[in-house]
Amino acid sequence: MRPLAVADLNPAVLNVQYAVRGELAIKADELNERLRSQEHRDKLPFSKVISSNIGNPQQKGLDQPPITFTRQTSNPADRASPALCSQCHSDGSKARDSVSYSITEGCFTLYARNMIEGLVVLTCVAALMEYPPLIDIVKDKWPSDVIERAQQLQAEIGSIGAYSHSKGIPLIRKHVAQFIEERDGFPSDPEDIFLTAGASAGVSLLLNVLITPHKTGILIPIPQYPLYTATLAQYSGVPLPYHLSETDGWSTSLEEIRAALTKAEADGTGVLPRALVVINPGNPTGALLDEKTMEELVWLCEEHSLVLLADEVYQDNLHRRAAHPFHSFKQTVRRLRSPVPLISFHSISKGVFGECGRRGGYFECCNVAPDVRALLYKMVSVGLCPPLSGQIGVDCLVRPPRAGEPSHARWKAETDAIHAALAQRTALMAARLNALPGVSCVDSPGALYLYPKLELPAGAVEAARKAGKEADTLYALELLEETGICVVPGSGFGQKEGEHHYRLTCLCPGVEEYVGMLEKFHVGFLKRYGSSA
Ligand SMILES: Cc1ncc(COP(=O)(O)O)c(C=O)c1O
Repeated sequence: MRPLAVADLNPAVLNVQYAVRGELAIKADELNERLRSQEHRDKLPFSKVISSNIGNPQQKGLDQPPITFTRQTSNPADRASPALCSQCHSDGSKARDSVSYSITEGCFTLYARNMIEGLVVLTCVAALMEYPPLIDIVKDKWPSDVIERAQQLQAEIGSIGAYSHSKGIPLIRKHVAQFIEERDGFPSDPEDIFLTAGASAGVSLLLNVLITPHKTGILIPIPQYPLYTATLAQYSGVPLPYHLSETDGWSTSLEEIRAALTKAEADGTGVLPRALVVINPGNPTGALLDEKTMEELVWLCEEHSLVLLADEVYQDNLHRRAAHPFHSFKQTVRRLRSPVPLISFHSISKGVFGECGRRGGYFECCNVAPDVRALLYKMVSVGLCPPLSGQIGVDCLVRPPRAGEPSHARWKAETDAIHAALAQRTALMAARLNALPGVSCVDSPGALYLYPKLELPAGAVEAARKAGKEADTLYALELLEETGICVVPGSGFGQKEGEHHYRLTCLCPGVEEYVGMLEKFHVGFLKRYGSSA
């Protein structure tokens, strides 16, 4: 039999590039592996890899804890002293060591209880859904709103081991609609909500259904989050790039989008523009759209019959919220009474939630005809349903504890602390990067990243060319090898010809030390490649 070869595969797959998990991340994995062995560890100039390449807040090595309301992370400081067995008066730990059956049942139950209350990390709404009998054990100890929430979801869902409705659990979709109504001040219909395995699954579905066998053009910002270019490559859509303006804080310019449309028409390739992707707040730029630009974008979509795909996964990541509040495209479309078809995406992976691994998100359809919506439903039903744990995550995202509820004070303290840490790190990193020779960095109001621009010496550009790499890839690789800091080169997000950037996250703890390493590396890199800057 002939072995399966790459040539046998869908050629579109070969064109898919996803820099966030690309060459740099693979190299970082290798280095992590080497750090595990004493022999190799001694030969490396750093003791740990700092994962600044991906917005994955709860990743090992970063310090963002899960929100207690969702997960009830056990904090050793909060741990009550273990209860004692009524029969033998021990803490039940005999049960752990015993291989005989002589331990009392009370002791065994207590051991399990003390383990659960004191040691096991993943509990709360999510955990009560995983293991409903836990409710009886914790009901007098955990906040009553957590217990009530879990009971309500249990009554609706039953076992989380069962498939749900393909669009997601109806009650959770209702809660999403309520959240949107409250956020925007306009009605939202649960039937327009589709729960997804993260925003990625929703984006992928929409691009899949929008791209027809004729040449379908999708307007995407540059720089962009590479989910878009990767998915367009997968489904053979045509990216129509429009450049964001770095000198104007990465703003979105209508002229750039019009120019991209004109170019698509002038190319004479028959590409039909079908949709406009807007990432707001932006990734990798962190820029936030103002309401006037949002209105203009909606009118532009009207004028060119474009579907508006609004990626709003960073809506809760705004560092100066009083000065820069978030406005959704749903609100703009409704306020303008626009007929533009709009799909907006949200996720539990970002914000202060950071539950990336749980895979939860949703999209809302607005001005989407019932027969189109029915087709979307047909397509999601092929995948049966999004993960139940992700759906429960979405419920916690859209229904955080309210003021006056028992979990509210703690939830507020935790989420405030995460916002403050992100704001502080972002400001500090932007200031220090801007002070470096040959670096300019927009101090973003939102998202989880900075996207500094590099003026690289000609020597570095030449060395990269010889190595068959982009110059910012060379920079990022040397940064990783010298310091253990993993960032993503700008070439993965798109940039103007001859420009160089990299994206780093603002999630890494020990920011002073980390930025110090970046600075030292940068100065050394310039020297190495012949810049006197
Ligand atoms: C702009 C943007 N959209 C979508 C996603 C995907 O998020 P999810 O984890 O919900 O699939 C990301 C992840 O980083 C992102 O940055």
